[in-house]
Amino acid sequence: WRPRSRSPPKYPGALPVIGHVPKILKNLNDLWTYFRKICDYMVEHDGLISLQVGPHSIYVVSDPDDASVIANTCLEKSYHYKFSNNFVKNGLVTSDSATWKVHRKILNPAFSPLVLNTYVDEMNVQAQHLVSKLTLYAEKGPIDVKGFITEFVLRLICRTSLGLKPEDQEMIDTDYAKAIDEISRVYNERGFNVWLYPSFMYDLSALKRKEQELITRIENIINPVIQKRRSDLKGKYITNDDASTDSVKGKFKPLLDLLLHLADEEQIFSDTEIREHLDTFVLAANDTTSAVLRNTLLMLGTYPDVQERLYKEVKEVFHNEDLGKHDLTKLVYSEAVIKEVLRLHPPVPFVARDLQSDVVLPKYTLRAGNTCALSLYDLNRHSSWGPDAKEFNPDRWLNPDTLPQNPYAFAGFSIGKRNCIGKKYAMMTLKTSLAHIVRKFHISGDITDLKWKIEVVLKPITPALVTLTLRS
Ligand code: HEM
Repeated sequence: WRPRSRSPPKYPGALPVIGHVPKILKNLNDLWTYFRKICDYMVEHDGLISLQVGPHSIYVVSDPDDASVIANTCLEKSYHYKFSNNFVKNGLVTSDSATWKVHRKILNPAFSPLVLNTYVDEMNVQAQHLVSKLTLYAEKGPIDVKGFITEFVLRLICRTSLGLKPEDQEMIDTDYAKAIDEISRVYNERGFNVWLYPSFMYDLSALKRKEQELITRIENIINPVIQKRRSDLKGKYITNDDASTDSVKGKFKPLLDLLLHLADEEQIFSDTEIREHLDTFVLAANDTTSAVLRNTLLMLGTYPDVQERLYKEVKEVFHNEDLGKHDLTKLVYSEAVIKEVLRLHPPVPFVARDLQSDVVLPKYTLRAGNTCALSLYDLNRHSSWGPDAKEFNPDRWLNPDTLPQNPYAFAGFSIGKRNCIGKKYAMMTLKTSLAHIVRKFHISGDITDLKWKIEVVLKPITPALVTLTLRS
């Protein structure tokens, strides 16, 4: 007869006042295994539980219906995202919800299919470069593909964002790419070192000095690039309407042109914001796209029959030196394979929101002032995917009847309003590179050999070893 509590169940083991803090600290060395235990408990309890960190609750959600409400109503990112405020404050990933609403609307057209199609030639160029590098290691036993793939993704995103001449490009491919890689490690390190959460502790640390040094280095590279492009363009900017008109082979208009147009003609972005958006795109594209390409190669090694089917499709579609934009749409099975890899191994397993007001869900009420983590990893394995939810089955993507009714159950690119703006760009990059690689090599490898650790993205702690054999 007592009214049922509207608070979600609490994960066992919380101590009075401090809650789960001691458990989290004890498991810092292997947080991924600890988080898996928490999430397994969550799945057994209708996909919503809470953790207690001092006076603060962290709700963890994997029910697609609840997650869709949270993802569309709570647009403020959690405290952790603010760690990178010195660097990319108003970039889309980290910006506060008011800034985000304005900027996202302005930037959406830069990721329309018409604009993205102009990048296909550059995607081919970079995929060929990757294949030629990998060829040097073919027939030579297992290699760790991580470095090759990261270089490919960074070169491509830097080129399509900045659009430099080849002679200036070298500095971006090396110095800038390296600094971006290093600064993402700084934020990972702070994110998983609770002692460095309070600003006064962080400000005294060597990590803060390193962050400052990297920010200065990146600004010194990017700011002159922005200024040079501005003077080269001399007012001839790209606009949202004509973004797609220039589709001469090999030519494309980089994102920077659109940002400069918005800054100079429409006074929308400051120079700092232009840099923050560019750096955000590179940061957000790098680890994620690299992880999916690496995982896909390993999955193809683990499932040779899937690899042969994919190879057959590539052979049927891919006749010339380059893939055309129409060829990409014909790679239907390849797309199914990539989505299935992304479903089972999402590089970003959690995203987190700050609850600015109470969220009333059918069963529970989440209280304002707390944090909500959406477990993208568990959404992707939700029971609505069917009894084979945890199995690798690309065929499920070929028949809409075998997909969950709730589209929010596929969360590889996050869900709701703050989902990934670069998802089409990423899919095109992945399809192009995969087709080039599979056309050239037979791949052996085993994803089940990998051990994982969680940073902002899920990373293997063991090398991602792949053996490449040249196809005749
Ligand atoms: C397979 C590759 C990718 C995956 C798995 C991925 C995944 C995600 C996820 C999970 C989020 C939500 C992050 C959060 O809320 O914390 C996100 C947001 C974002 N991604 Fe991606 N991403 C990929 C590629 C890219 C690429 C290539 C770009 C840029 C060209 C990009 C740019 C962004 C941006 C700017 C956001 C913030 C969007 C917003 O809040 O409006 N991503 N991505």
